[in-house]
Amino acid sequence: MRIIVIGRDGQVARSLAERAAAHGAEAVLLGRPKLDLADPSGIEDILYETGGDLIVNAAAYTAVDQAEAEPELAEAINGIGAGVIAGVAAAMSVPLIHISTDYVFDGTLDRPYREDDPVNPLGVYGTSKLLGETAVAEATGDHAILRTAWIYSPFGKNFVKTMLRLAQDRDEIGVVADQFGSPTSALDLADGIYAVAKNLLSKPQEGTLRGIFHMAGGGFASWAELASEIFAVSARSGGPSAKVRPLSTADYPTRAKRPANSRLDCGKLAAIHGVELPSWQSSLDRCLEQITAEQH
Ligand SMILES: NC(=O)C1=CN([C@@H]2O[C@H](COP(=O)(O)OP(=O)(O)OC[C@H]3O[C@@H](n4cnc5c(N)ncnc54)[C@H](OP(=O)(O)O)[C@@H]3O)[C@@H](O)[C@H]2O)C=CC1
Ligand SMILES: Cc1cn([C@H]2C[C@H](O)[C@@H](COP(=O)(O)OP(=O)(O)O[C@H]3O[C@@H](C)C(=O)[C@@H](O)[C@H]3O)O2)c(=O)[nH]c1=O
Ligand SMILES: [Mg+2]
Repeated sequence: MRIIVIGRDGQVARSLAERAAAHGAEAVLLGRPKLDLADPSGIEDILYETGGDLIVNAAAYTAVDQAEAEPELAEAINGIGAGVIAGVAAAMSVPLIHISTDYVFDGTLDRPYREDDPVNPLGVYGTSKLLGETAVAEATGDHAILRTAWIYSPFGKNFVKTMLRLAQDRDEIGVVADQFGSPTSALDLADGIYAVAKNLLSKPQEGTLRGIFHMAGGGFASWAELASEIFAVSARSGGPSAKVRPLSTADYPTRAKRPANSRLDCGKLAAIHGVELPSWQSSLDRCLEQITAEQH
C-alpha cells in the first residue's frame, strides 16, 4: 500500500511516516514548497507524478488564534485546498482520507458529539475546516473524513510540548479547566488512519465505510486535567513540572473562541471500521517517554 500524504513536517504527517513500516505501507510525504494548498495550480500534476493507492490530507492551517486575523488564507488552505485534493483523488480514482477537527462544533451539547450532531464552528479555523469537509464530500464520494482532536506528539507544536516548555521557568501555570475534549496521540491516530486505509482499499464499493467518522483518543479531559497529568508523568522521570492553577475560560482570554465541550463519541468508528484508539493517559506516558529520550 503506497500512500500519498499531504503535509510534511506536521504532527500527523510525521506520525504517518513513522508508523508506515509497521503497517507494511509506504508513505510519500508532500509539503511546501513543492505542494502548497494555497496555490492549487500545480497540485494535480504533482499528485499524478507521485502516484499512490490512497491519499491522506494531513496538512492544514492549524494556528487557531492567528486564523482570526487571516480568514482568507485559512479558508484557502483548509477549505478550497482540501477540495482541490479531493477533486484530484476523484480524478485518479483513489480513496481520500481527510483529517478534520472537533472545532467544527460549538460545544453546547451536554454529551460527547456524534458524527451527525449539528455543526456550528465558533471561530475562523473551525469554519475553514468545515468548508473543507463540505468541499471534500462534494468532490468525491470515495472519502473518509476523520474528525480528531487535541493532538499531541513528540513532533512539531502541541499543548504537551508547550506545557513542558513553560514549566522550565515557571512554578505555576494557569490552565483552563472548563473546556473538555478528547486528547489524541498523533501516533495512535496514524495507526487508526492505516486501519481505515486498508478497509477502504479492500472494499472499494462499500458505502458504509465512507463518510464522516470521529477518531480520537479514549477518554476525556479538560485542558487543566491534561496539564496536570503531563506534569505528574514528567515529574516521575525527573522532567519539567509545575503546579496547575485551574482557570475559567473568562480568565484566559484568547483571540479565537473555543468550544466548552468538544468531546468526540467514537462509537461509529469502532462499530464500522473496528478501530478504537488507546486511552489518552496510556499514550501520553509513551509520548513523554519519547520526548524525554530525544532530549538525552
Ligand atoms: N493539532 C491538533 O490538535 C488537531 C489537528 N487536526 C487536524 O489534523 C490535521 C493535521 O494536524 P497537525 O499534524 O496537528 O498539524 P500541524 O500544525 O502539526 O501541521 C500542519 C501541516 O500542514 C502543513 N501546511 C500548512 N499550510 C500548508 C499549505 N498551504 N500547503 C501545504 N501544507 C501546508 C504544514 O506545513 P509547514 O510545515 O510547511 O508549515 C504542516 O506540515 C489537520 O487537518 C488539522 O486541522 C484536528 C484536530 C486537532
Ligand atoms: C498555553 C496555555 C493555553 N491555555 C488554554 C487555551 C486554550 O483554551 C487551551 C488549549 O490551547 P492551545 O492553543 O494549545 O490549543 P488549541 O490551539 O486550541 O488546540 C486546538 O488546535 C486545533 C488545531 C484543533 O483542531 C483542536 O482540536 C485543538 O487541538 O488551553 C491555558 O489555559 N493556559 C496556557 O498556558
Ligand atoms: Mg494552538
